[in-house]
Amino acid sequence: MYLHELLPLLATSGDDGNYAQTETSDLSLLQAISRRIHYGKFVAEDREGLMKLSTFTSIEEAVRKRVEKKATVLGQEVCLDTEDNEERKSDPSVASRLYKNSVIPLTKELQVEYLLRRLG
Ligand SMILES: C=C(O[C@@H]1C=C(C(=O)O)C=C[C@H]1O)C(=O)O
Repeated sequence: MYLHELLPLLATSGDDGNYAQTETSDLSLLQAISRRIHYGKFVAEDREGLMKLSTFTSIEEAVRKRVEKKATVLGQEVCLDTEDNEERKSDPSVASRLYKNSVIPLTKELQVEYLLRRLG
């Protein structure tokens, strides 16, 4: 990136013999670029920031609704001799609450921990 992309933007090609000066400039530029790139680590260390980036409220809402609907359908009692299938094996809102209070928050927590370990 430095040699083929950045340098041609900053210098004209050729040999002016100033090798020591060139080397010093290269070094300080590369160090500045490296510092700038590593600032990303501080962003990644911010647990709260990562948690915000991992949160899509509208998708979470849709996931919870889908879970509730699935639990409603799959929780129906199936009876051959009666029309009445309103009776439930379990309360569908329990599954949805489980997702809201545990499954989704834990999914995000795990994701943040994973990113902190990968980037740290
Ligand atoms: C962590 C993620 O996203 C968050 C977690 C979701 C979930 O657990 O269903 C849904 C939406 C996001 O707020 C992900 O998609 O991996």
